[in-house]
Amino acid sequence: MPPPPPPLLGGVAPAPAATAPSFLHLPLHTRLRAAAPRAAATASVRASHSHEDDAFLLRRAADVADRSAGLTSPHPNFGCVIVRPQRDTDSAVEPLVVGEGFLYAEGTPCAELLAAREAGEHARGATAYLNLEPGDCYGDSTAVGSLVQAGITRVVVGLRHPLKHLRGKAIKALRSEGIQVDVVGEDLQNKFFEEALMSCLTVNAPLLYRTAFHVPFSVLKYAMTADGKIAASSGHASWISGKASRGRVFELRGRSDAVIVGGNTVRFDDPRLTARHVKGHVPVRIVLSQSLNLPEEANLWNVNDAYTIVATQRGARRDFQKKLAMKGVEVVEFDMLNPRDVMSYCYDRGYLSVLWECGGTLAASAISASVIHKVCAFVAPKIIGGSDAPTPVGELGMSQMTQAINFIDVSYEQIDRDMLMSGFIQPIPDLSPVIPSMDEIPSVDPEVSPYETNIISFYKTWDTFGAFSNFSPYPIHMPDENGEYFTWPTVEHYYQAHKFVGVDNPQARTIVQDIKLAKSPEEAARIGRTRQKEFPELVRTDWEATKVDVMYRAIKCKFSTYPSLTNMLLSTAGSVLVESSPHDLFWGGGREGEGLNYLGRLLMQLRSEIRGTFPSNVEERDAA
Ligand SMILES: NC(=O)C1=CN([C@@H]2O[C@H](COP(=O)(O)OP(=O)(O)OC[C@H]3O[C@@H](n4cnc5c(N)ncnc54)[C@H](OP(=O)(O)O)[C@@H]3O)[C@@H](O)[C@H]2O)C=CC1
Ligand SMILES: Nc1c(N[C@@H]2O[C@H](COP(=O)(O)O)[C@@H](O)[C@H]2O)[nH]c(=O)[nH]c1=O
Repeated sequence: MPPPPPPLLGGVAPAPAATAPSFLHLPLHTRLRAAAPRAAATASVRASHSHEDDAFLLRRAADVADRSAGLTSPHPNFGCVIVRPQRDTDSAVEPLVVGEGFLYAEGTPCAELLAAREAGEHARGATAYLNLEPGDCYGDSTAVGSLVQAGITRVVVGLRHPLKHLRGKAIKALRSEGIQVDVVGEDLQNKFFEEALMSCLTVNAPLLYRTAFHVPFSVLKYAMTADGKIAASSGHASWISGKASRGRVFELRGRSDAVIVGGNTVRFDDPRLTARHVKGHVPVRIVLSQSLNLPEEANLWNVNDAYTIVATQRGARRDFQKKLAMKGVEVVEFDMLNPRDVMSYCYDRGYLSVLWECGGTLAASAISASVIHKVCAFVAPKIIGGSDAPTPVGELGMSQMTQAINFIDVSYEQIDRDMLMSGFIQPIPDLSPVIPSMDEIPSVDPEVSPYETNIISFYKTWDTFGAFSNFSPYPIHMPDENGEYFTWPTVEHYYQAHKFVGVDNPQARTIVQDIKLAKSPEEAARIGRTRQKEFPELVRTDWEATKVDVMYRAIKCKFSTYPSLTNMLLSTAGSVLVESSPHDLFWGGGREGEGLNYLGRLLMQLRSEIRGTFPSNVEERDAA
């Protein structure tokens, strides 16, 4: 059971029930974990909202936002929940929802305005929870204005807006009005927010994928028997899954901008691909056919049901193309018909999300082209057998089980007699700060955004930008422990040795010597790290305070010594540089962006300094 929502204030009409259940977006672990600790938390006395309440209410905002999934395109799904603390009979302070709203569709009032209207006077001094930073633009500041006018004093934001030109804008505007804005991952960091953030990410997954990959969010959906067949050997497939599952498919269609099938599916199934039985959004139907050897009469050619596009190879059956056009079907020719180009085309048409309902042949092509992000597999408790019976995904060229694509955030749901297994095969591109944060920007590189999607990662020296690694073989001529110039084989040698430089202890001096003579940067790092652990008393006392400066000096020397490196660094202008070390969470960006990425920051800072967009002089820099 999901946790009960906080009560709505008496007299305030509850928001309409969700038209589509949000479980489709919530991975199993999210739902299960959220259920347990809630009761205990509400019993405790809190003067202000606890992290747990914040996280819970943010998830609620994401759920509210999900009510219009499929309808808001090309806009994201926005939800707003306004909450104020209320003292209950035991004098415990409980959060009370006083208003909720979501963007219903393009051109309708924004979530913040609706929630503020519902809350009325109760909004004064209250907190607003937003799954996504408002996207006020082109002189329209309704969202921010509604919160300000309503008297909201605190706003909790799940995600910054993924679009670059809007990112941070509303947050800044709210802050400039004196409103406290807490952004998850920046101002709010706590394990409770992991799930809330996931809800905020999933509800707007289409926009996030679209923004990051320049293709619409693509879900591959299929129904298969327990023995893994999507049709009998004859090609007959009606029906594998039960009625309830097929009803769910209508919902999935209703959340999508387009539904795609291959030519064979049209020939075998004569599908309709409509979101019938679900009121609301009707997706465009797209057929991919190279041969254009398609039936003269087909349900898909009835454009009264829904719009149909046939994507084909340039020059294919022009006579048939004309016949389709006469029926109102749009034919789009591609020089080379393939899933990626079709997805780029759909991107250009503004689609946010696409549902692939094709057979295994096209599904394999789409997976190979990396355009599928999520899979929804309906499994029916049936066996059809048949060695020639089609399976959901054709040839992917994999021969070892270790090559298998693992689902991320898998969820399982029983639908009548069937089971729906879903999971992502490409992680949701999380636009959490890739360091530096907004406030740090002026002191790192004013030319990059903290949420830049254009990221250049480097780690191993053989990577394209591997020369940025401190292990890369670029000797630097820098003073040693005696102040005499020494040729350090790598930046790593210099950096590790400086942990012990200046320490008045013979053992520390020996360590410095050992590092200077280390045969490789790996060895230098090993000596430096192990000695630091074994003999913390030998590490200079100011190390934590000076290590960033030490590193900066070393990389500055490295890049100014080698013009090819300077050029390489300058060629990355505008991109965020991330040392993608999964282990080093200070210098590296971590496995999932959890690291501080200080090496990346320093490189960006150096780049900015070389480009003249950043003061090289420390005093000048501090004054900036
Ligand atoms: N249970 C289920 O969920 C589903 C079952 N099915 C069943 O699957 C069977 C059909 O499967 P399948 O043959 O794999 O059909 P597909 O839907 O995968 O269609 C394959 C066709 O797609 C077209 N195509 C265009 N571009 C490409 C490309 N780059 N790569 C691959 N194909 C491309 C070609 O059409 P053309 O030949 O016209 O050029 C090709 O023959 C049927 O029996 C159907 O009933 C189908 C969908 C879902
Ligand atoms: N056979 C099969 C599915 N097949 C998919 O549904 C399409 C038919 O859609 P429509 O004509 O709108 O009902 C068909 O072409 C294929 O893409 N789907 C399922 O959920 N369960 C099933 O058992």
